Amino acid sequence: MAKTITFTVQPGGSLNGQARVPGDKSISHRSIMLGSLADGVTHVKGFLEAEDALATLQAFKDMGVVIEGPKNGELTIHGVGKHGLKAPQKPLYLGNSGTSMRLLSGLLAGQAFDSILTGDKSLSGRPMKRVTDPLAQMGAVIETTEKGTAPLHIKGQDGKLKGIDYQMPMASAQVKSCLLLAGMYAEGATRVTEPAPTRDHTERMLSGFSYPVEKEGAKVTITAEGRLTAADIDVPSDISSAAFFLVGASIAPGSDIVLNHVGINPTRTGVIDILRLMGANIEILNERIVGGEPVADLHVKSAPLKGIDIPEELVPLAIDEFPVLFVAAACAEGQTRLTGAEELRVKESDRIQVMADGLQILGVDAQSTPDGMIIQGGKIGSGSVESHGDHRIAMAFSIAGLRADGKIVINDCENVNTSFPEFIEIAPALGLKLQSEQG
Ligand SMILES: O=C(O)C1=C[C@@H](OP(=O)(O)O)[C@@H](O)[C@H](O)C1
Ligand SMILES: C=C(OP(=O)(O)O)C(=O)O
Repeated sequence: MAKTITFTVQPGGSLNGQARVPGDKSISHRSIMLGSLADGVTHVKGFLEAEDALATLQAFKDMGVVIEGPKNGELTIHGVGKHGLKAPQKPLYLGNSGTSMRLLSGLLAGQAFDSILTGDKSLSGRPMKRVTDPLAQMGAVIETTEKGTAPLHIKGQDGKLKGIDYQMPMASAQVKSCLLLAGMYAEGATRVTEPAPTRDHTERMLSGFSYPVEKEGAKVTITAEGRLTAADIDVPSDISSAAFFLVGASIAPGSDIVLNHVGINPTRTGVIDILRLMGANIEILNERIVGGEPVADLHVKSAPLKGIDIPEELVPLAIDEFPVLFVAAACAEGQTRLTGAEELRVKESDRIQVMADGLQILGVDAQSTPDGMIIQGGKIGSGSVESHGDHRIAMAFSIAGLRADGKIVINDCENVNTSFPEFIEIAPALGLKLQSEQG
């Protein structure tokens, strides 16, 4: 039997002190992928030692890449070059990680070998046609289930992919990155245009590895004419993990925290913009560039929040932060309305429905809509809520405890280990009255 983890949060308290949350998940995945395909040895610092990033790491080990570590967030990747991966002897198991599966599908489509990508129950239910359709246009041969889900059976099309000009129907960094990685093996140019800006870590890291990639407005272009040269990577702290404490310190009276070394890439800072529009007191200190990514220390003090209509252009820039932003909205004065966020329904869980259900159990007036949520701020009660195995839901409801009027129990929290295993230590150290129990 798989172990289950239950979180219990006693009400009240405030957050105080300093913390450095673990490394950025998106950048950690990409460091393994590009480091493995590079010529030479790549050293990575600040790597996220959590299940999702470790699934990517294991997949590349399964394709013959020698990777030392991780030890204290440090890795040494002995790159095998763009054409140096070996056929895996078994299906590549990617656990809960959408990023691993979608990026790998592009990377593996043009290899000289076949591969199979599998995942857990949640990942096996997530839509993959968004990558397999455009990849098929490039000449990729990938079989999915009838529903367009994993397992993905990829027949490597060595030398046979062709570049396409693709207008993405949704704002997705995973789709964009998948096609750019496939484009490294395609004849002619691969051009991807996004409907709204999404995280650009792939583009930045390709440039950091001296691989030519051109950006012109919303369009990114890549060709097979290039090679990756090993480069050292310093992974900043994950703003998506920091977000729990940005909200926690904002809503809990008497809070005053500093979060160190947080990645503030402008394609990721929607959570800061949204919280500031709600009245949060967040200062960005010591801005600097680390390994091609902007980094800063974030100083947050509690402040009264007010409800807002969340500007739709901020949605892709805060896409993983909505579970905890809904908690901020529940503590704000007045109504908060989110629209244009239907992508939340196809994450590790249906994050609109699951948050609406849980907030209602806690006595909050939260109404789901097809593409968002309407929340009337007020009191948070107590009760037992389900995280549906979704790490961000589990951590968001934990933060709600800071303003609840009774105990909150959160079931099914083991997947916090996919992105932020240290949450159960860092959150109590800052002042959250959280206990984790294994059953
Ligand atoms: O490219 C990435 O690293 C990610 C992109 C986003 O997904 P979508 O591309 O599906 O929006 C995000 O939700 C995910 O956590 C990580
Ligand atoms: C959506 C997420 O990740 P992925 O798509 O990689 O599973 C997330 O971490 O919130």
